[in-house]
Amino acid sequence: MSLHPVLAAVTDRIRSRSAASRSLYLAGLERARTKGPVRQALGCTNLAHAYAAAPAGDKIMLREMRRPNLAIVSSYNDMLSAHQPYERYPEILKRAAREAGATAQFAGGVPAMCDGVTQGEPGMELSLFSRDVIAMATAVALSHNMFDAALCLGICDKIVPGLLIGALHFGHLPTIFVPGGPMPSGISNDEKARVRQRFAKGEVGHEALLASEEKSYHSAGTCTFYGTANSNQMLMEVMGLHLPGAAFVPPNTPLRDALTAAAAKRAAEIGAEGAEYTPVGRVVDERAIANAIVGLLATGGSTNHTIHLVAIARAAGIVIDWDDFRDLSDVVPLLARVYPNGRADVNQFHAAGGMGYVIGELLDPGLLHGDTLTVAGEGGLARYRQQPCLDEAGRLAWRDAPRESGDASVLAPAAAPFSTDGGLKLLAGNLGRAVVKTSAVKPEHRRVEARARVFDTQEAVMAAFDLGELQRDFVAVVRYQGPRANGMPELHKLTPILGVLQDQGFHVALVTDGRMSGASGKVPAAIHVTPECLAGGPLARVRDGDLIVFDAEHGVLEARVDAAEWQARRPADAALEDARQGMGRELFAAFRANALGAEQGAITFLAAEPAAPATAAHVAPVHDHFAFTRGVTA
Ligand SMILES: O=C(O)[C@H](O)[C@@H](O)[C@H](O)[C@H](O)COP(=O)(O)O
Ligand code: SF4
Repeated sequence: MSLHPVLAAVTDRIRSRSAASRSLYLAGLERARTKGPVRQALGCTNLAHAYAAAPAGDKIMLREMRRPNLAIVSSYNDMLSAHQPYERYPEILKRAAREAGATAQFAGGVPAMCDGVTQGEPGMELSLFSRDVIAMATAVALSHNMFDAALCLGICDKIVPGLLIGALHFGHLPTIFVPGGPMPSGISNDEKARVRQRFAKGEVGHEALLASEEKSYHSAGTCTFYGTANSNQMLMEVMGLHLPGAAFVPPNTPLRDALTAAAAKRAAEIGAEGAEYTPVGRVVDERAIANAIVGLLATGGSTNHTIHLVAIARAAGIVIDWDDFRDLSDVVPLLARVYPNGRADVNQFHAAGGMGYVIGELLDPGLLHGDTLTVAGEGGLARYRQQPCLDEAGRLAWRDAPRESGDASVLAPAAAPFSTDGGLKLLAGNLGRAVVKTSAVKPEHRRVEARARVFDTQEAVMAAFDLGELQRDFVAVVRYQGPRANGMPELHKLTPILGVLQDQGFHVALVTDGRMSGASGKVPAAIHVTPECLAGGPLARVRDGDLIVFDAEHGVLEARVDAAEWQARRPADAALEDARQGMGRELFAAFRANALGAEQGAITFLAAEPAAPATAAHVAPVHDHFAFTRGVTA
């Protein structure tokens, strides 16, 4: 099947926009490539330090310089239910590496924040920046330069983007992401949301709310809504960075353990000295990035990826912007209805055919590049139409995913999709550029024209709600929530109260330079407004009572204010004094000062860019990721 013309055109546009930065990136990758094991570039003292604590058998292997050594980079901690299963992984991976005649060392840990724990709390103001901390921590782990491939253990929101950004700065290394899988389904996400709205109305108390939440989040594994974590899992499949179909197999099961071991064995096969060399910097190319955007749109994935995918692409020398998302959204059908875009959860998505079905439905009409390089080896993306299973001897095998949806309310064919366009929309106008997740918003709520009510914090919105001041049509403008202001927190605590008002028949919407959770739904929210208020963004000029037009059908976001008055207005002062102290926020001043805009990936480690017109895609100076290898002998 030939490629869809819009996918071909957008990919070509990305390729030409990225030509200079991508060729510099690939030149560095080739320079970093070594003939034998990478560790041969180290001196005797470095080597002795590196394997001093290794078990005797591994030490011999490491010293002999003949077989690959794998880096385990893990985000294990007990705070994220999704990452708790990683506690057992290093031993599984090391054993599998030895069985493959290789070695594996735990190269380093990376931090992982649970956005569910920090949601609505000061810690959420570190969340976005934790992505770049994770990227830096990944680089610290890999900079031991002992490794021929990397195994990245991460699932949730900022962790997969951070690990991948870090790994791409070692683009010469093959990298396989090793997932954990979703927790068993608890109460439905709809039921969870219903109890929250009843709590917001004062109909139930803390005890009932806590009991409901504990029935939703009840054991190890990823939360079962389709938020940023599970969007990450989808991306790792569609980008070919998982073993095929690994994303949504449940944790702590024989099949999961077999997949984990197989990831180590596969990593040992795809190093530079082998015949199947698969460097991550070549897996993540313009086609894989375009495929990632398509996968996000077709499944109604998290709005956070309109930021993270930009940053991931940048790390591979590839420049994308929200026009790419907009143009693909016009032609990519919505094939999945998973909460908040529907009632099902990811376990039901997986049971209905999951990623194998979705990738097949997108490959057939040419809505995905099929000729991509993946960690699975030959066969390109078609390999990801398969699902893993255990054969009668308990060995790992793969079978074709169903060609028919196992549940028409959860998965739809491309020929008869839930919507003919993708789940994300770009809005533009005199307030800047913003994104909105339309797949989670009913059509009758996608256009709101109402008076602005301006707030400096989400707490102020909740206080106004509790005082009964919001019982009307209005657009909540929550300003100074961008990366440079306070780290661009998710304002997901607003979902229940705005949902109550919407259910009462009021036409409400949210406009902010902050973020929402990937799990936010139902209420129309224009988020990530770029440029942010603190970077001169016009959102800071909105006043109470201004007429706001929020039109997700036609991509319009504007304040209907007399032009002369609009120009004459000064931006409101930022009330940020308490948003930068306490809970460690004072440690992130450099991140806030350096952060690029949301449309530029909110990257904090590139040289600060002069404020450019919102419509131009910043092309931050391309640094040479591989300069460190200059001294390495080939
Ligand atoms: O982007 C995301 O997917 C969210 O950050 C998610 O990871 C976060 O944990 C939500 O806040 C949980 O959803 P609830 O708060 O609705 O449980
Ligand atoms: S999905 Fe969100 S709430 Fe669940 S473990 Fe991951 S970060 Fe925490």
